[in-house]
Amino acid sequence: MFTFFKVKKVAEVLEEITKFPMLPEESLGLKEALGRYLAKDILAKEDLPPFSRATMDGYAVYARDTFGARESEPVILKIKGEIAMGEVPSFSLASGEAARIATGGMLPEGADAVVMLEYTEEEKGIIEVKRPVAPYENVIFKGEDFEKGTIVFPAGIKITPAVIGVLSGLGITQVEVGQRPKVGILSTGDELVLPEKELPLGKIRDINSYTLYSASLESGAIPTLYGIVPDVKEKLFVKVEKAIQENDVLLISGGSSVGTRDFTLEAISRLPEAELICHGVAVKPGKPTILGQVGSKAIFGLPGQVASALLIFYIMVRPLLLHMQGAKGEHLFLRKIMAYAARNIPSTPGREDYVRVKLSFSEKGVIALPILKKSGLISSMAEAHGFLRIPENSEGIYEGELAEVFLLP
Ligand SMILES: Nc1nc2c(c(=O)[nH]1)N[C@H]1C(S)=C(S)[C@@H](COP(=O)(O)OP(=O)(O)OC[C@H]3O[C@@H](n4cnc5c(N)ncnc54)[C@H](O)[C@@H]3O)O[C@H]1N2
Ligand code: MOO
Repeated sequence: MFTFFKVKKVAEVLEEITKFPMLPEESLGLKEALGRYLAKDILAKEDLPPFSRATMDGYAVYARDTFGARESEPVILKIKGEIAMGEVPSFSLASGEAARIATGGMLPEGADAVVMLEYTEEEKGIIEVKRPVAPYENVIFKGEDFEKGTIVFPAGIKITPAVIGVLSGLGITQVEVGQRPKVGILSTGDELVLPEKELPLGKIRDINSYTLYSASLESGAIPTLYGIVPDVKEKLFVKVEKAIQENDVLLISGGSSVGTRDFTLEAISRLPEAELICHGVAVKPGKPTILGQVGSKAIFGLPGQVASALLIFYIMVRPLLLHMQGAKGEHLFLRKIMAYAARNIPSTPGREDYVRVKLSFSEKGVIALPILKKSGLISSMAEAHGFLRIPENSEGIYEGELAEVFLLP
């Protein structure tokens, strides 16, 4: 009897995924580092900002001097001088004194706040201050972003434009990141034709190659298409053998189930040193998912159904690709929110369900509306904002109940 013989839970597969070795590091300049994952902790070698700075145009003052100042009863301060941008002040302030300062200027010693220009009047070497300022008002402090000697970012985080901003602010211009995994993608099935070809009746156009290619790119990998392989055992094996040599990860869609023309499992098993991690996952959709390991490389047999293939990509393949690049912890997974189910969603205990949902907002909070379409319909993924997870031991989610929703990137 044909059956799935090594069924694992999603959590078990994800645990196996984090055992794959990470790819070697490479050193990149800031302009090339966007979207990559830090391979090492980043330490601040200096304070950011390096000195206390004004955040408003006005006058640097000693805040206590301004207490009680009012429009009708302004406080009078003597102007000590002007602070030039980009220069260290050549004087310090004593009580009763003020200094002209522009946004970003360096606070002189003795000053602990800035009065905005609008609340002052200057005349013959003095200013009238018409509103009090609290200590530290309109100032950002030396080291307020990051203090010298502290860890700015731990290894494993994603480099975003803001992270690049921090690094440039700290004078860190080269970063160590994990290399991008190479991903080979091939589709199997006698019924498939390339999208650009004529479509004879009985055939369908290849969708999975392109969803998996673009999702791999979006996950920071370097994908290569290996085309369509017909349901011929030997042809599949030859293609698989070549593709796994040339890549870190191979994605084969279709033929992962238990039909007489489903050869993916055999093709993986025939590879020298191949180990089967799972054949079948307790998940819906996507039960016919295979994961094999060949040395440090991974081969996924993904379900042929177009929505299932892409969904399993996001749940299992993406975490592997990110892990290989050096991502850690929550950075491996899609961002998660809690949302209220818009209707009852039944489920079968013993497997996790990932229900494609559309999100909307109500007074109550975020509402998740299940998309009740079959997994052979790609429109169900194109419409989805995310996946609502129904845990393994649950018989479903009631309308109005809160559930986890993973957001699509
Ligand atoms: N007896 C059983 N039959 C099936 C089971 C099962 O547990 N027992 N599982 C079903 C589920 S769930 C899925 S999903 C499919 C997956 O099977 P395969 O991975 O072997 O995929 P195929 O049979 O090759 O294809 C399924 C479906 O998807 C279409 N397809 C395949 N590749 C592409 C592509 N690149 N682009 C667009 N469409 C594609 C294919 O034409 C089929 O319609 O098995 C069920 N059967
Ligand atoms: O669970 Mo299959 O993966 O229906 O589509």
